[in-house]
Amino acid sequence: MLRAIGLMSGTSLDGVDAALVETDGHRVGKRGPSLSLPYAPELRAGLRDLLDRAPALSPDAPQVKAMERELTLRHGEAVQALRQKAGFPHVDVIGFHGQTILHQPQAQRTWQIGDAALLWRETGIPVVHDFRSADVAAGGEGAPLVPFYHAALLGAEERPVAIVNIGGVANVTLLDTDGRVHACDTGPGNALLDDWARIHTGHPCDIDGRLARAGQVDQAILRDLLSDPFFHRPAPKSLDRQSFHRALAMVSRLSARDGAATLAAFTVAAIAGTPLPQVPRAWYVCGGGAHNPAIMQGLRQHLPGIVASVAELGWDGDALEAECFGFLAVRSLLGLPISAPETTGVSHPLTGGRIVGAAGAV
Ligand SMILES: Nc1ncnc2c1ncn2[C@@H]1O[C@H](COP(=O)(O)OP(=O)(O)OP(=O)(O)O)[C@@H](O)[C@H]1O
Ligand SMILES: CC(=O)N[C@H]1[C@@H]2OC[C@@H](O2)[C@@H](O)[C@@H]1O[C@H](C)C(=O)O
Repeated sequence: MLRAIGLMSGTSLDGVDAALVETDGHRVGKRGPSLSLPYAPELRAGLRDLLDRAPALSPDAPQVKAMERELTLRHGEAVQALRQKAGFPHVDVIGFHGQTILHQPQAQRTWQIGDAALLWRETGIPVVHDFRSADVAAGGEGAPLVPFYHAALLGAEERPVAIVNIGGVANVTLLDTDGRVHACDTGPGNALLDDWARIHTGHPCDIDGRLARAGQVDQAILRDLLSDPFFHRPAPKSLDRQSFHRALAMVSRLSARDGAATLAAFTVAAIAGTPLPQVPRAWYVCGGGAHNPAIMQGLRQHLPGIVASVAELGWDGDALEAECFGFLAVRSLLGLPISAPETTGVSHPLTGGRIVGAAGAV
């Protein structure tokens, strides 16, 4: 088995998650420890500004370069902190997702910022990065990439079973009765609710779903939101963080509570309405949305079968994506597929990622 550090900076823009994972690219051995380093408000604001302006930016723009450097140095700090926490074990490879600032697979564009060569120099560990480009270049969605990791962890659990990841955007993996993996993004996760909470409370999220749980869902607006063509497209499909940004304008005339309730209901209804080839007997939830009782209550009301946190499976739902990119880095080193027709719509199973720092590869 190889030992990898996975690094994920998700669409919530809240910080970088780092996790150790041991794997041969097929089976997963020891997992953890893990940690999260939050971003300072200025870094968050800088990333948010980049997200808004990404379509018009060149990768060489000074603003991009400066932000990329700052982001990468924060990732380097996460690696050092994690190595210290783990007692400085040997690490074979880092899986460096970077920060998605643009995702337009139809235009064959997906853009994760992060300076892999700088991270290699900072840490001395080979770095695999740019996980999504090969899939998008081959006609795939470039996301979600986490399904192969879910499938590797699930093993012989009862099927069909679903894993729902609620980050800034939400996605679902279904492992069917034949052991086949299906996946897609489902719709918004926490990003809209975070933006709404920041406007109305100044906090970065609707802490413990307090606003949403106190409000009433506006059913007319919810129906309107769910009429978006995305929800009528078959899977696989993926989203940009900003894909449903207009939802904020649509709820703007509502009170803070009702707006939050409506946005939380939007996340839940999008998940519940996702067409899957089989009906899961259980839905295990991970990502930050699992900490929001308004979302969890909604899922329990609207999904058939068991709804529980992935903690029930013994998984760490906050470290899962970081672990995943450690796992995918090892698969990339071994030339193994990281996406497939049923996960991203790419025409054949495909490897991905580029390595910096291995002999002869810089
Ligand atoms: N106690 C809480 N109450 C409400 N929401 C919470 C709580 N804790 C976390 N969250 C939500 O979780 C979000 C972070 O989720 P997560 O770390 O999974 O995002 P991410 O890594 O950016 O995800 P992705 O890459 O999948 O989009 C926060 O922005 C917030 O919305
Ligand atoms: C383009 C991009 O960064 N997408 C993220 C985002 O956050 C959740 C969802 O949208 C998912 O598609 C993906 O991340 C996870 C880790 C994935 O690729 O599986």
